[in-house]
Amino acid sequence: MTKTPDCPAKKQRCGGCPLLALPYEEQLRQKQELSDRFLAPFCKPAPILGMETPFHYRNKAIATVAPGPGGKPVCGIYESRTHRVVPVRDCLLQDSRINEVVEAARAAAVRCRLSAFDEDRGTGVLRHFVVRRGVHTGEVSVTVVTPSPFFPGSRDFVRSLRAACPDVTTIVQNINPRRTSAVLGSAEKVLYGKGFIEDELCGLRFSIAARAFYQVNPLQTEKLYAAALDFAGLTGAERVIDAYCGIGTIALAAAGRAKAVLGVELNSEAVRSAQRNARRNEIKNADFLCGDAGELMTRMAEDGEKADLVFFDPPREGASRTFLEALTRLAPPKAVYISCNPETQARDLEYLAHQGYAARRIQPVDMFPHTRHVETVCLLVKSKKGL
Ligand SMILES: C[S@@+](CC[C@H](N)C(=O)[O-])C[C@H]1O[C@@H](n2cnc3c(N)ncnc32)[C@H](O)[C@@H]1O
Repeated sequence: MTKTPDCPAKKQRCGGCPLLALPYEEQLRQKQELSDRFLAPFCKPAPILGMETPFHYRNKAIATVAPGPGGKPVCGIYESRTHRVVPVRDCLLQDSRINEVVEAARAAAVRCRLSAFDEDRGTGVLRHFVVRRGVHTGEVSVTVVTPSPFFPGSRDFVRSLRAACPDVTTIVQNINPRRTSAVLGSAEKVLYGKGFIEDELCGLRFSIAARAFYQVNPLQTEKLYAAALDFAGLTGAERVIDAYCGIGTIALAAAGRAKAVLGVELNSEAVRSAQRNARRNEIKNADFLCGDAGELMTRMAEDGEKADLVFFDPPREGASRTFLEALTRLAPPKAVYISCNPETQARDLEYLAHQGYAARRIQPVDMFPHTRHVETVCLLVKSKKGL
């Protein structure tokens, strides 16, 4: 049985890992049950793929900065369902080096006399530190979220943080004036380095822009993608679409087994990363387009274009109705649906079942130990009568 180390923030009710008190085997049992409850009506899910050592797996931390004792900034995670920041130093989910970099960023802020953003008064400079680490390259990016472009002392902060952590290869200021739960705003300024870090996944090299989506658990991501590629059963002759493609990880992992791959993604920065990643890995048969996946695929269907297989990996809300309609119009013989929410996946599978797509295999993967979330991959095959 996996022994759970003691969490230093446990007593302060940090909302980061609600299942930590449960033995890991019990967590897996509950996630299997959750996957079965929503997805078994379509196809019985295979046994969930868990982690051998389910700690320190996260390659990304979002540390909220708040005024602490004496007005000095503290860094932590919101208490469950509140806006109270629980100071967290040695998070059991985050990569240990990330924990050190968050603390170093906080210490640099104190040295540079930077103030934490006060939510009630709307004053102060630092809202969040978002820290990402490429586990294979060791490169670290720090994104400093501020409520306005005003960042006095930013040069001192960069110098101080770089002196403490030479592995921080890029520092970005992100400006988020909105009073919502969204961490990042849309404007950005690179304060140091290239504005992105690199990492390796599935034997390929990826550059990851500060605002682009990148799976947070690299070990389990390789298992997830292996299941998706296994389900796809590509032979080298197929035209493949990777919808909701992020920085192109699935598309590029599939490119060597397909004739051509097309990635579609809404976030323009992620699309630029995906294009850079194709060049970086000398992959010539991959193309990436920026736009709404549903709208782009609708246009493809109207133009009479064809796809042999569509991977789709939408956000938690699931695929849009426009996307599902476009998929059924494009009518690929197979699709592979990757989801982080079995409830919305079940809703979409129900719709697709009526359009002639049967779920043939489902693989749950535990991407987020100690949280309630589960990821599932589903193979869909179009029945002959629906063609
Ligand atoms: C769960 S992530 C998956 C990314 C990628 N497949 C991966 O494994 O890293 C979902 C992605 O969908 C993108 N997205 C959200 N809405 C979209 C839309 N309507 N059309 C295209 N992409 C969208 C997000 O920006 C994000 O990159």
